[in-house]
Amino acid sequence: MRLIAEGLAGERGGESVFSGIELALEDGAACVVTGPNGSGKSTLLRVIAGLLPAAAGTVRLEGGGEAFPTVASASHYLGHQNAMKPALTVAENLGFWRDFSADAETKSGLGVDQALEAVELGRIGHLPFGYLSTGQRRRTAIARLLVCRRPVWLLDEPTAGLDKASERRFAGLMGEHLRGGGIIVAATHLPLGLEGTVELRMVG
Ligand SMILES: Nc1ncnc2c1ncn2[C@@H]1O[C@H](COP(=O)(O)OP(=O)(O)OP(=O)(O)O)[C@@H](O)[C@H]1O
Repeated sequence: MRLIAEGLAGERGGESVFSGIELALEDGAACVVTGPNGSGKSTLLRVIAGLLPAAAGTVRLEGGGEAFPTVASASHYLGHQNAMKPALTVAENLGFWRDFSADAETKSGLGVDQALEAVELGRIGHLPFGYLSTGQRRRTAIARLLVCRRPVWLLDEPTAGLDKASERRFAGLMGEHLRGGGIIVAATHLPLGLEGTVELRMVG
């Protein structure tokens, strides 16, 4: 599988934010997007995910087969927001995402309980998401990546609010994803604890 961006440009409110982005990421590759506030890291991830149209250029996935014909179908997008309903329990939220996203055998990921164990939240699956601390909320959002198999992880500041132990655990989960042939594009101001990453520096 290859995630390829060619001559990619993004704009916001009619203003150019970036242009001329070239990327070619194979199975097991990770790209860390860095740069100052407002330089376009989030915009780039949203363009790759298909949530914003590209102002120019293309982004495509090669080798995704029938299961993952497009970048959008192959991607998990973890934005600044955690995409959970505060009144539902942690387990109900993840159950929703599992049912919603894992629509075929090839895409099914971990069960909800296993995913919660993987982020060490096994004991609080019964709590409403709205009761959780900032770091626990982020860990729940990370567990969403595990309940449905998608080869491309697009991560926007994924470790914001995590303590050191959670950062290490998440680095382990990202490492497993890459070893399994996944691809990661992550915007971050913080080291992610991954080795052998490509850096894409946005200039602003
Ligand atoms: N809806 C919008 N309308 C107009 N301008 C916008 C809109 N959303 C974002 N912008 C602008 O686009 C630029 C890029 O924003 P973006 O969020 O992609 O930056 P970033 O590199 O992710 O920043 P940070 O490090 O602060 O998260 C900024 O100048 C921002 O003000």
